[in-house]
Amino acid sequence: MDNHIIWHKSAITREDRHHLNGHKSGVLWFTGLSGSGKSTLANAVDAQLYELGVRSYVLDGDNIRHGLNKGLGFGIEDRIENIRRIGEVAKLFADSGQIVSTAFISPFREDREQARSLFPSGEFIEIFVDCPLAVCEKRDPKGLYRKARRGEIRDFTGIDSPYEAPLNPELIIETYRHSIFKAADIVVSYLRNQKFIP
Ligand SMILES: Nc1ncnc2c1ncn2[C@@H]1O[C@H](COP(=O)(O)OS(=O)(=O)O)[C@@H](OP(=O)(O)O)[C@H]1O
Ligand SMILES: Nc1ncnc2c1ncn2[C@@H]1O[C@H](COP(=O)(O)OP(=O)(O)O)[C@@H](O)[C@H]1O
Repeated sequence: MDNHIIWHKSAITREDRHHLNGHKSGVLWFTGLSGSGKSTLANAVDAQLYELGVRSYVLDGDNIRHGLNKGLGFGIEDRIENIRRIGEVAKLFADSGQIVSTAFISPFREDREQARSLFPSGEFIEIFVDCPLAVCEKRDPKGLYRKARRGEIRDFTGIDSPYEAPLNPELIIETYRHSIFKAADIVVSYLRNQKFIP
C-alpha cells in the first residue's frame, strides 16, 4: 500500500448533507438468487423514494458489469472483486448524502460483511430477496436458468455456484409471497421506522 496517498477530508460533512437533503444516507443491500426480484424491488423502492423527494440511486448488477466492472466474470475471484468495488462505490454514494440501492446477487457472506464494514453502524441495510430456486427458474426472464441447466453457462448461481443466504439480514422480503408494490412498501416503511426518511 502506497503510504503517500493521504485521505483528503471533505469540508462538507455527511451530517451537512443529511441536513441539506432532509434525510439520512446509507445503502440498501439487496441480495438474492438471479431472478429473485432484486432489480425490480430496488427500482420500485427507488421510485417511491423519488416521489418522497429523497435523493437516491440504484446500482444494478447487469448495468455495472457493462461499465465499471466490465471484464469481470462469474468465477469466485471475479465475484469477490465485483462486490468489493460495489461496496466502495456504494460508500461514496452514501457519503454524498444519498440512499443507494445495490442489486447484486452478492452470494458470499464474507463479501457482504466486508461491504457492511465500510459503513457506520445502522447505515448498511441488508435485504434478503428471498425466493426459492424453483420459483426463480420458473420466472427465468432471461432464459439463463434454461441455458445453465443445459450446461451452456457454467458457474451459475444456485446451479453450480453457491449462494450463501444471509444469517441475520435487516429485512427479508419473500418475493414469491408479496407483490412488487407490497414488497417495496415494506422496505420504505422500514426506512421510515428507522428514521432514515421523514
Ligand atoms: N454464471 C452466472 N451466475 C449468476 N448470474 C449470472 C451468470 N452469468 C450471467 N449472470 C447474470 O449476471 C447477473 C448477476 O450479476 P451480479 O454482479 O449480481 O453477480 S455477483 O454478485 O457477482 O454474484 C444475473 O442478473 P440477475 O438475474 O439480475 O441477478 C444474471 O442475469
Ligand atoms: N414480487 C414479485 N412478484 C412476482 N414477480 C416478481 C416479483 N419481483 C420480481 N418479479 C419478476 O421476477 C423476474 C426477475 O425479477 P428481477 O428483478 O429481474 O430479479 P433479479 O434482479 O433478482 O434477477 C422478473 O420477471 C420480475 O418481473
